[in-house]
Amino acid sequence: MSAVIVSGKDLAVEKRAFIKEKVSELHMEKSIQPCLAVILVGQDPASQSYVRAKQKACEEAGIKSILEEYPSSITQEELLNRITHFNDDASVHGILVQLPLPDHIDELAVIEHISPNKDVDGFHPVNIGRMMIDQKSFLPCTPYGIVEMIKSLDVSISGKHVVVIGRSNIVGKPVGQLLLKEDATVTYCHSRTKDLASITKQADILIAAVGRAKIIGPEYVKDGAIVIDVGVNRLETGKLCGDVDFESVKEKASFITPVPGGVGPMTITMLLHNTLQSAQNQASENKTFSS
Ligand SMILES: Nc1nc2c(c(=O)[nH]1)N[C@@H](CN(C=O)c1ccc(C(=O)N[C@@H](CCC(=O)O)C(=O)O)cc1)CN2
Repeated sequence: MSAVIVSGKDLAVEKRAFIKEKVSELHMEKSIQPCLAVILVGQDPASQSYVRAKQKACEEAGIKSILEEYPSSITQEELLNRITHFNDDASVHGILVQLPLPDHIDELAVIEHISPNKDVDGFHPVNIGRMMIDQKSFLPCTPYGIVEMIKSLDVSISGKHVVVIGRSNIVGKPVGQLLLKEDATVTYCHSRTKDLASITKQADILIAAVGRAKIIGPEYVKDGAIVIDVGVNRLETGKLCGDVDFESVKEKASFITPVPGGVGPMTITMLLHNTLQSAQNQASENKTFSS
């Protein structure tokens, strides 16, 4: 039997409509328009396209967005100064620096410079730390989107064996943590894992965040597993594909996310959600998650 294809695109449409309503309520009731500042460094075509998609999504939801673009020659100090500027601007609720950054810039120093209260990417160590101890925080958008996609299926996460392939700070590590919070049993695999298939075949929910086109074939998947594909790989033909060999794995899985149209649109949706949340935090008496 072929798997149900889980459309992140459809779920994103639904969630973005809800966010748009809440943005409009905030505007009407408190005269606050959520605002996201985006900093893009360099000319990477993929980053440019993700930033364009974020801006379009903001516009459609009624969220204001500000884009600042810099050449890859920008110094770290200049970049930190721009972040200070947005940290100090009360009309800006979210700040995002598109990753990756050029090699001469220390990514962690940049992320740490963003006020945790405006870190709508959820990458700041304060937000990551709060997430680890189940305190309210901005959750990283891709992992958050994945959890929302799984929750949209009529299946319980509690007690399920989740296997995450990949241990990046922005996807692999946090998605395991968020699913642990949902009472899943979580195993992490990575490039040094021995006999990967013997572990991934135990997964009720398999999350592939490897970054290599179609590397996960049916031999890695248990019958009836839920397969979430985080990869966005561009083939020489120009076509996009995930880390999972979709055509063969869909014959084995119960649910599978496509690429494009799966996790990607949910990443941007959760960014809108976090930006709205930040503006709502400012509007309420306790201005931050931590106060
Ligand atoms: N500051 C950040 N940088 C990066 C993040 C992030 O969350 N914050 N994540 C990725 C890139 N990313 C968002 O920035 C992102 C990647 C993919 C998609 C997406 O919608 N993909 C589409 C296909 C798009 C295409 O046609 O190229 C899909 O999967 O359907 C959205 C956002 C690294 N950097």
